[in-house]
Amino acid sequence: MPTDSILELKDLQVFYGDKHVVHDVNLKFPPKQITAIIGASGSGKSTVLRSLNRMNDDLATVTGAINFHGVNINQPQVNVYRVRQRIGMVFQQPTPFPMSIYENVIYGLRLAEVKDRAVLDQRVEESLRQAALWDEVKDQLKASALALSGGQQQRLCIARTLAVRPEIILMDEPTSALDPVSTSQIEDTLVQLKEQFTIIMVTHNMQQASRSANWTAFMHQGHLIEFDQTAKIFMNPHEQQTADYLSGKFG
Ligand SMILES: Nc1ncnc2c1ncn2[C@@H]1O[C@H](COP(=O)(O)OP(=O)(O)OP(=O)(O)O)[C@@H](O)[C@H]1O
Repeated sequence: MPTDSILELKDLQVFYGDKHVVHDVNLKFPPKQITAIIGASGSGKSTVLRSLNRMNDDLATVTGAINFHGVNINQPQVNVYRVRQRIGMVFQQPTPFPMSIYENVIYGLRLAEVKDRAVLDQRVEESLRQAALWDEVKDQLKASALALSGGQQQRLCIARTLAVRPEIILMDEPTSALDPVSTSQIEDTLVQLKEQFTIIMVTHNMQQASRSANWTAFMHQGHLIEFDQTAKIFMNPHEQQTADYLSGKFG
């Protein structure tokens, strides 16, 4: 386990109705690192990820503590909107809104009623640069985001998430809908982003986990089987189930 953590799960359990899908997960996510969550389909990866910024509130019952800087955000009185500003999410399919590139990036700032044009302009440039998209779109900020390629749209969605200056970015298979070139651009972007942000990513792509992630969590049938530095998980896992999954024996 890492010594330092920005987010810590204590006895996390998730139920869809009476179906118990995540069992007793205890995990510490280290700050300014990339953590990958891997495991077979249906093992509960996305359910855990969505719980981290309370996106399961309407779908599931989530018990246990989700301590963000030591404060349990899995409590009814916590402001979910603020949680999602600080813990943002990028989805599997790029989800640009049918509006300009500029308006897409500042969408969250508009919701927060930021109106100062200089602040908005500055945040657009900063976020697009961080998402490694600025050079490609700086002369067409008023053009429709829907005209961008899939890989550019996904980087735009990353920029939109970054614009509200979150501390943690959750990513649910962020490259599974993309071609290899776009995938490698996003992976390069992630490595840059971890200088400033904590990234927690669900991925089915084992090369992606081993290339990009500092830490890897392996889940199986709703249980966290093993969590360790990525090199250790891939080269010398402690648990037989981890070794079997990585060698393709199941999943
Ligand atoms: N909205 C839902 N209602 C009921 N059951 C759900 C819901 N979402 C997921 N499940 C179930 O919860 C379990 C875990 O699903 P989850 O999507 O978290 O797994 P996953 O590891 O992310 O899978 P995948 O890799 O296929 O995306 C599965 O049995 C799934 O069928």
